[in-house]
Amino acid sequence: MDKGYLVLETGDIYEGTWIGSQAKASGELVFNTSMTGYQEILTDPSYAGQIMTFCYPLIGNYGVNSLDNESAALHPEAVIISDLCTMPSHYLSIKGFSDHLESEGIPGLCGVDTRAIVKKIRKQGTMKAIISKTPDVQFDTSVDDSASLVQTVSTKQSYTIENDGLHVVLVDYGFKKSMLTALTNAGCKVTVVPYDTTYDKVKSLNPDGVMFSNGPDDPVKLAYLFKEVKAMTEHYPSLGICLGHQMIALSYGSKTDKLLFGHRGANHPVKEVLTGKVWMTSQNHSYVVTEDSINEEIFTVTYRNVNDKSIEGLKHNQLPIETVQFHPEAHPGPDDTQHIFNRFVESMKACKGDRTNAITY
Ligand SMILES: NC(=O)CC[C@H](N)C(=O)O
Repeated sequence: MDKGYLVLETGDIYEGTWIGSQAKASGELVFNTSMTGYQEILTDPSYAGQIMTFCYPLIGNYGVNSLDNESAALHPEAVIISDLCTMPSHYLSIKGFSDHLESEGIPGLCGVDTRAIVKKIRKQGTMKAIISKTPDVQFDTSVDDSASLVQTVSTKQSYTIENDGLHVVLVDYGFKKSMLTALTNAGCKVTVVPYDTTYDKVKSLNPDGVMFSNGPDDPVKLAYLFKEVKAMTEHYPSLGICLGHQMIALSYGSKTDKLLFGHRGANHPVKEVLTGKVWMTSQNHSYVVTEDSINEEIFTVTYRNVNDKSIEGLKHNQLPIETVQFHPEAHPGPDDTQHIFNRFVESMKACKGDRTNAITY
């Protein structure tokens, strides 16, 4: 097998063995600490534009199955792993990891010193990187990346999943299938709409509530949508998850900042401020809502990350709006916070007919 190189913006070079598709790739180098769930991670649209370094040393051991995809495509630009398992063993496995990368057009490197890469990123932050068959590469500084990658992963057309229960509009910034499943399992009819859908359009759909999904990239690139997001949340019970949380906070005047290396993993503890309970959560984000930008007359902080104390959730003080930075839909990771979807459903039920009955968390 060919050799390949991961070249960092800092000039550091890591050697490995080439796997998957043959094309050179570039992206923002990040890492994920989950011990399992590589298939869900690769199909999470929030990873668009990134090169994923898996911290867990053995990848591919249970193969790839037909059930665990979080979307129809693989989203990272490339993957970096330590040991590749070439003899997967699982009764549901239909493909090996490397074949999967190849058939989906994603290149990767295995046999790489991933611990060294993670130590580097933890110190110097996430950064641009290239994987290539030669170590002599040039970073293209002329690329215009002002347009959000949300445009590339969001649906182009609205569509509806029929059900007997409450009607939820899901604003698709690149949603994970498990979010949709959480709603349909609760009996909801769901209309998935493109990321740039206006309040007027949502109103014409007459929903009981609006959910704002996860998605890639810097939320500030979507500043032209804040007015619409705010209008939707002012009129319907709303739940924002990850990018959705950031979009709602920004639309009410809060600010976001980029973490040095982000939170990506399946065991991030968050503390619920009201009860003092600690929940284990699945996380995948670079950006956080900043502490001093919260207007306490509008929002209350509901959850905080136990490790770095960053804001992990907000509730509006008057309206039925809840937002979480972590992933209650899990996949990969624990589903300990699934009750957040139930709370959203309860709040929609309470609002039906009379918004003054709205439950706020
Ligand atoms: N999973 C997400 O929705 C991520 C949100 C945003 N792209 C971030 O990195 O912070």
